[in-house]
Amino acid sequence: MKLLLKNGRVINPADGMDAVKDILITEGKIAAIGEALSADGAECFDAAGLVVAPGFVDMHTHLREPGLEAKEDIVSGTNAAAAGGFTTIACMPNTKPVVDNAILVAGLTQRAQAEGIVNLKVIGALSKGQEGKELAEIGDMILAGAVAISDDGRYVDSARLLKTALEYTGMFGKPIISHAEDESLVSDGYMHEGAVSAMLGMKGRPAVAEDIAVARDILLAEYVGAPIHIAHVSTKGAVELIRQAKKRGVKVTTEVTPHHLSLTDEAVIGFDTATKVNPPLRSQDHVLALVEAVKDGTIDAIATDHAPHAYEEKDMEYRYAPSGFAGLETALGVILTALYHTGQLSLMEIVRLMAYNPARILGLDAGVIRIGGAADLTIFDPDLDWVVDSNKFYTKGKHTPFEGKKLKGKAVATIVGGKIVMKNGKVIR
Ligand SMILES: NC(=O)N[C@@H](CC(=O)O)C(=O)O
Repeated sequence: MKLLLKNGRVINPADGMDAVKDILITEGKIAAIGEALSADGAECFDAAGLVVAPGFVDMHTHLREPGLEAKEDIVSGTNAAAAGGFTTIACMPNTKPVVDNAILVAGLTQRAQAEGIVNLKVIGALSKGQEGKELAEIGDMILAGAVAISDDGRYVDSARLLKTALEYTGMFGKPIISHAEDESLVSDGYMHEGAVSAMLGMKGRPAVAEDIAVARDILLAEYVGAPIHIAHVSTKGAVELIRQAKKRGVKVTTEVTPHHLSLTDEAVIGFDTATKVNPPLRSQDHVLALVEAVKDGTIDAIATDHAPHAYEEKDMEYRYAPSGFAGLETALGVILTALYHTGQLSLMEIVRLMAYNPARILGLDAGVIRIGGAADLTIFDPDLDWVVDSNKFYTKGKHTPFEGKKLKGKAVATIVGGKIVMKNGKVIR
């Protein structure tokens, strides 16, 4: 099996390449990168006018399997990933049961190999049942292939538990991913606390809840000397704390979602439950600070926090609806529209944030285009105009705050291990 990508603009942060090239793929691996390549019997893909990037890595996906398959499963979730241009996703353990032991990590990995259309990496829970009381089998899960440890969806309230967990994960060099919102300040809130929540008469989740949580997490990671990754950072205070910590040499990394970079709490006016998410959509000052932090490198990665729910679960009063919405199929379009077409980020920077850096944080052999490496590639048209229509989503999660929005830029092909798994929006199994 040979595949020849002709005349694509290859953007590869690993070596800074940004040039029109051909790429030859044989037996699932990249065999050559050059000009005017030819190969007998190869299938040809005309990539002229398109960007060829290392396959995107989403380090924060809720795949919902096991146990919550009405929301999503490995087939629908990895289809959505392929449709969005992701070749690798890492799934969060807040499932039913919680992925908190080695058997579940191994089982999920095995099922993903049989049913997944993209590469799937598993994130194990930090505490048993994600209850924040007793440590989960962290070492066993890492030996079974877990790429990170997280109680995502919940904050680890006990500083002592997080300290012990950092001591374990530090020995393996794997990051803890923290959902940083102080529970006591957010437990009865539904949206960002500020002028809009006051106007709507809704209980808020204040930004300071995230700032406090991030400050504690950084101090513990610094004390133990182990890596911590702050999930879906959303406040100006938190990014400033991370910026300062990085200057001191703390092993802290962070990610931001496309929605936190492009929407404000004003989206909640109208009470559309598709805008309900944790952490909540913030006010404009926070959004501007996040964009600045992406530009100056304080924020390392863009991650979707793809959190699909069944339609009927989201179809209720704002306060009762679950938090989270689908993100895999809109992420690239939102980022290109909000940050590339406005002149704030270059394509090289976007590929670094969506492929190279998340792979480095998780320690994956991914996010780079290199001879001999796996042919995991994302081909996208940065100028393609399209309108978000959740009826066309592959995910089961049909709620998105971007419904009906016009976006510019989209993945047009996804290649995993040399196989085209998505072309022109159609997933190929
Ligand atoms: N991000 C979300 O709004 N939802 C997440 C969990 C969570 O982080 O609260 C989910 O699993 O649904």
